[in-house]
Amino acid sequence: MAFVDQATIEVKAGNGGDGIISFRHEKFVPLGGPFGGDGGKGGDIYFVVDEGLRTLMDFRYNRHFRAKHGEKGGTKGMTGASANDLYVKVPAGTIVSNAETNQQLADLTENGKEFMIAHGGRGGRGNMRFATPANPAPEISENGEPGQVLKVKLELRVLADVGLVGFPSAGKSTFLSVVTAARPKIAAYHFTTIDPNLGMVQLSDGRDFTIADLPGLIKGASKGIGLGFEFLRHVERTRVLLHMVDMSEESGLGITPFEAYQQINEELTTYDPRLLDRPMIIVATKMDLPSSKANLESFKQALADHQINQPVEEISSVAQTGTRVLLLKVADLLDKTPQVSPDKTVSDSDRLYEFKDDKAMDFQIEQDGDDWLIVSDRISRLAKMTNRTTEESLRRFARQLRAFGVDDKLREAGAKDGDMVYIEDADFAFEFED
Ligand SMILES: Nc1nc2c(ncn2[C@@H]2O[C@H](COP(=O)(O)OP(=O)(O)OP(=O)(O)O)[C@@H](O)[C@H]2O)c(=O)[nH]1
Repeated sequence: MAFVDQATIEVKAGNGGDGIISFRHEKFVPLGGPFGGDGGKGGDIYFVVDEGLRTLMDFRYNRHFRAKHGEKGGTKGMTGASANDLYVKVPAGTIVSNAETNQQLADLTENGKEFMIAHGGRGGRGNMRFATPANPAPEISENGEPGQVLKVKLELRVLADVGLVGFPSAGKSTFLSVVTAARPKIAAYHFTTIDPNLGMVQLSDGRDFTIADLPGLIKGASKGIGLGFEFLRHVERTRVLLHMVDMSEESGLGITPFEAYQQINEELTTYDPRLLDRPMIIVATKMDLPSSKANLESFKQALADHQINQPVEEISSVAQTGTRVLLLKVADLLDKTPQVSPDKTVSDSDRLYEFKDDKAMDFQIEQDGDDWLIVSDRISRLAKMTNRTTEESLRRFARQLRAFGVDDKLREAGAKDGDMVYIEDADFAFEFED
């Protein structure tokens, strides 16, 4: 049984700053040397694991993350300032994948772990860097490299902090719906769940925790019969157990509340004796019903007779009494109970995958009458990095295209002088000249 929380977000790393064209202005020197500095680097975007987070709920409102751009270069050869990197907090256990290809990129489990999800662009070079003996005063500079843009899917197997155990009809799901619906902000939040019985409780003091109704506990569960086994695996990972015991006579179980309590404990022990060491609060349910008071007295007596001194809380989900006190006690208990580490069988260590940056030079050419379209990530990036305000920079770009074989390929495909050539995704066009 896994509760899966999901969010799809967009990350945009910062663009590099533009390099600039500038020349030395010295008295009595008619044409000084090139003096334009490089642009600064754009900010990278990182995910960082923060164990204080428990869900992906924050990503409901906040779906766009963008790092700042690098600053453009200055005169006197000054490099522009690089932008700060952006850190996006994610809960432990977050699995990151590319939302378009579904390729898994990272599985982040360890607190404090950082993972770069989008690279900021490098700064464009200023004209100082293009000076050569043959061309000592170039009017060439580069724009900053665009930062990576990526749609990212985040997935989290939400572990319940608190598990509800008890006989069928003990009042588990009613309790869960009452305490998690009490705050509309929370009720509106739906986990994408395989099993929907997970709720988030948020107290007015800011503390929050997840509660799972763990249904399906049946006799023989510990031997792997039916749903029970899955259920118990989940129980293993909850930090606090609430043992719900129906105190009314309407339960129709034909056994006393104490016997019901013992049976559930036996099931838990058979599965794993350590489960009984888990902090547990006994919750006497349905206390609004007439016979409940007397039954509770006998129940408490039976506990005393067996030297069991677990705390007992009385609630009625229907009358909504005792529930708030119970939640506060649960929160206190959670504060004192260490986090159960994420399921080690799922991932022993963080698996990090290289983000594949498509630097391949290959390109496609598409024809539409006298118009041609060049489709290539690499070429559109180069076009974006070309300073279009000077002839010389444009000529440099033309040389780069030729070096890639773009001219040859266009000619082979039948392009004629005067045809228009467009570069996809770069807002750039030029006339073909053979
Ligand atoms: N009077 C009264 N009835 C309650 C209360 N809580 C639950 N019930 C009733 O008890 C019955 C069983 O409650 P559920 O919440 O479905 O019990 P459950 O433990 O989730 O049961 P399973 O889903 O079978 O595991 C329902 O008819 C509820 O309306 C309560 O506080 N007072």
